Amino acid sequence: MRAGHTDGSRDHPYRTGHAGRAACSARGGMSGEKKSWFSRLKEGLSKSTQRITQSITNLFVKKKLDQKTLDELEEVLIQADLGVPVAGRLVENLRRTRFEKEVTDEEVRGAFADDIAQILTPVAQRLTLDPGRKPHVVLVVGVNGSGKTTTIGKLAKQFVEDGRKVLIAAGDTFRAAAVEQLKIWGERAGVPVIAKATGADAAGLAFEALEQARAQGADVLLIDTAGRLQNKTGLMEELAKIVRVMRKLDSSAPHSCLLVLDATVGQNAHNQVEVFREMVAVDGLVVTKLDGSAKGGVLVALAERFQVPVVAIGVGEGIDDLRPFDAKQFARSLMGLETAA
Ligand SMILES: Nc1nc2c(ncn2[C@@H]2O[C@H](COP(=O)(O)OP(=O)(O)OP(=O)(O)O)[C@@H](O)[C@H]2O)c(=O)[nH]1
Repeated sequence: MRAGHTDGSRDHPYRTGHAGRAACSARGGMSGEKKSWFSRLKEGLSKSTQRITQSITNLFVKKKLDQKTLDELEEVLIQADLGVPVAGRLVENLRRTRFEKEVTDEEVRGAFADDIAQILTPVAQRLTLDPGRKPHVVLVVGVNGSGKTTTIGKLAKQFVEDGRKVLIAAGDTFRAAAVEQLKIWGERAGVPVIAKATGADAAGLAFEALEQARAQGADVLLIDTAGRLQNKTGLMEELAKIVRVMRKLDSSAPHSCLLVLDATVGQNAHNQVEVFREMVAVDGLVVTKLDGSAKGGVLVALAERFQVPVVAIGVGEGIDDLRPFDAKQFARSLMGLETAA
C-alpha cells in the first residue's frame, strides 16, 4: 500500500491518482461539513475523553507538579489504554518541562495532546489507490464482528462516489449471514457482490472475483474474508491460499491489506495485530466503533508499538461514519480540547 499523509482537506480515507484527487477535493473543504465532522469525532470519543479528562481535572486544583501527581497521571493514561510505554513517555516529558511548577489541568492535557499527536502523525495515512492497477485489490481482514463488512460497504460507497468502478468479493464463505449483510451493503453502494454458496472455497471465489474485476475493467476489488480466530491455523491457511491463488493472475496482488480492529476490545487489539501480521502483510489499520468505546486510547498504543498506518476510523454505523484519521484532531479530542478547524 502506498499512503500519503492526511492533509485534512478531504473526507475520504483513501487517495487515488490525479483524477481521483481532484474528485476528492471537490467533496471536501466545506466548513459546515468540517465543523460537524469535528463535533462528531469529539462526540464519538466522548467516553474515552471523559474518563481521561475527569481524572486529570480531579488531580489538579491548581497545584505544583510533584512526583505523586506524576505517578497518578501515569496511572490515568495507562487506565485509558494508552499503554505503559506511551504513558511513561508522556509523563516523563511533563516532568522534564514542568516539575515543581504550577500547572493547570488544561496545560497538562495540552502537553499530552501535543505528544500524542506526534506519536500519531507518522501513522495517519491514507489508503492510496494505484491507478496503474486494474483492479487495485484490497484484502480486508479482522476478527468476526470487528466491522469488516461495514467498512467494506462504506469504502465501496465512497469509491463509487468518486467515480471508481468497484467490485466486492464475499470471501467469508463460512457464514451465510455475513454474505447476506455484504449484499445489502453492495446494494446500498450500487456495487456488485460476487458470492458463492456457504462453505465454498474462499480462494476460488477470490480468483474468480479478480478475473471478473479484470474483465469488467474495475478500478477496485474489495475482498471480505473470514475472521475465525478461534481456528487460527485454518484461518492462516485460508488467507495464505487466497493470496497465493490471486497471484496466479496478478503477482502483485493484493495491493493493500487492511486489518479492521474494533476499538472496544481495548488491549486485545494488540494481540489481533500480532496474530494477523503473522498471517498476512497488513499495511493499514481501520479502527472502528470509536463512538461507543471508552478505549480510544488504544489507538495511540497501537501506533507507538506497531507503526502500521491507520487509514481510517469508524465512528458510527452510517455511511459517512468512516473517516480519514487525523492525528492532531484525534489527540486533541481524546484530551477533551478544542480541535482547530
Ligand atoms: N457503533 C459502531 N458500530 C459499528 C462500526 N462499524 C461497524 N459497526 C457495527 O458492528 C457490527 C459488526 O460489524 P460487521 O461489519 O458485521 O463486522 P464483521 O467484521 O464483518 O463481522 P462478521 O460479519 O461477523 O464477520 C455491526 O452491527 C455494525 O453495524 C462503528 O464504527 N461504530
